[in-house]
Amino acid sequence: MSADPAVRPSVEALTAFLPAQRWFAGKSRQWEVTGTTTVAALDERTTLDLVHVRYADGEAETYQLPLVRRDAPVEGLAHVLVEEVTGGGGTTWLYDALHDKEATGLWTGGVASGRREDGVVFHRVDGGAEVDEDATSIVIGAEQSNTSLVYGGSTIMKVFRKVSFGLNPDIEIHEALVRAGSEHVAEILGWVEGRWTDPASGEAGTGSLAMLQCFLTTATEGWESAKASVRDLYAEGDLHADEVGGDFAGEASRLGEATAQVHQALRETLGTGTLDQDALRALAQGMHERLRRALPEVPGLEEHADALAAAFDDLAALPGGLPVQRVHGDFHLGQTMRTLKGWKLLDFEGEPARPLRERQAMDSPLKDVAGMLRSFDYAARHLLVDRPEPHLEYRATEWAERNRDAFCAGYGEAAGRDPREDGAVLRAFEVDKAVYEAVYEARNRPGWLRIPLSAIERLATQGERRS
Ligand SMILES: Nc1ncnc2c1ncn2[C@@H]1O[C@H](COP(=O)(O)OP(=O)(O)O)[C@@H](O)[C@H]1O
Ligand SMILES: O=P(O)(O)O[C@H]1O[C@H](CO)[C@@H](O[C@H]2O[C@H](CO)[C@@H](O)[C@H](O)[C@H]2O)[C@H](O)[C@H]1O
Repeated sequence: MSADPAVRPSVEALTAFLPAQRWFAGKSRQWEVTGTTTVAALDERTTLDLVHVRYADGEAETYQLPLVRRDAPVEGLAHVLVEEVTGGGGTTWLYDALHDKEATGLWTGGVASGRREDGVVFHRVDGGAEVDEDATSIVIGAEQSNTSLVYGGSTIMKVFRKVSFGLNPDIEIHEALVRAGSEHVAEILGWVEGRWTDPASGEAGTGSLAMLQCFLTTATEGWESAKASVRDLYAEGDLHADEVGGDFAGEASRLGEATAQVHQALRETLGTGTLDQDALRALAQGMHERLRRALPEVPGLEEHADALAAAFDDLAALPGGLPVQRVHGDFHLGQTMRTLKGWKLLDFEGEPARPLRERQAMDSPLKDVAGMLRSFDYAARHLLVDRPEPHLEYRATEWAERNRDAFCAGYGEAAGRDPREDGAVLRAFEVDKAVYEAVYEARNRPGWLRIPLSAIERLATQGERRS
């Protein structure tokens, strides 16, 4: 028999399915599924669905889970089986549709034809490259906040998992940078927008569901290249970071330069602003608030809380006039790719845990610089997570400092001002990021928690020494 589009997953099945997904951010919290919404049917067996979740503290979130209905089990999809539903004279196997190669052409086909109907619009960027509708997809990036599919090596589609009303900044910023002719992002081909009603607020609106881009060939992720460099250093017991073949400092400097150029293009296309004294205090207050909320979630933060808070007070006390603009918002080595044509920046969505309103706001470009500085620290130390070795900890610090310096120098050359000249601002953003990371790791990768925690200890001690 053919699959029945009316077959929907039960709350029990979704409650079991969500925590097994990397993209579900609620794993470490108390939560319940409050309902589902079908945004649109893409064909007789494939639907765009949303799952609504409420946390014990009252916060609500919506996750996208497109579903495909099959009338027999599909080989290779057991890991994304949402439910096997029996009733009405047959059994339907409900899968996460993004993993079903027979279903995913509906998204590329939709963008290619500019499909529009009740509940969903597939936007195509004018004058953009062709979308290959016949290419089959594979899902990449198991360790990500969203789900990305590569179609035949030419197109990549990112399906946003946590969705909210409004245009996702990843789409907005890519579109603006491509229009401005920036060399440092992949071309955007189109996006998918849905309309739904939020059961928690009763509000109806539209929100971004997916984005299609050209796939960057000949590209290596910045995180992978940095890790290779660190492995090289660890393997050479007697050599320093500047003496090993895999030295990364040249690349770190070029990445700094590319970042400054992207910031410049964002200023030119999406404007600038200035935070006055009150706004600066509000910025610092947000950092205090995030620290306060992190304390009960991350044991080990409390003992440094005062020293960390002092970094936010220093920011609040600066004479007013902090320049702001649209920024990346969650910048780290995993958001960069080195291609034959230089560095490309990816994923302008901002920190997935922050509300969309905050992620759309202007911020200091030093927030991105601080994010990348934290990432050099992660790259240097992640190999030591399972086997702390004091002599390698020393090498890790050396590698991180060398590449942090090179990044800042490259950025400074292109921007005309070295970020290290704005030490108090940079430090406040670095502390704020490390606190964010501590919460992120506690929720998603508890084994990695010691990376941000050891940075927090260092940042707190440096602060105490200065006062
Ligand atoms: N245009 C692209 N070309 C090639 N690979 C890409 C492209 N965009 C993203 N990727 C790859 O997909 C991964 C996930 O993309 P990203 O936008 O960072 O998603 P997420 O929000 O889930 O972290 C990246 O780390 C990168 O390896
Ligand atoms: O890439 P995402 O938008 O999913 O960002 C989230 O996940 C990142 C991890 O994949 C996380 O980044 C942290 O870990 C990285 C190494 O895996 C490291 O390079 C980053 O510096 C560190 O912040 C990111 O914070 C989170 O928002």
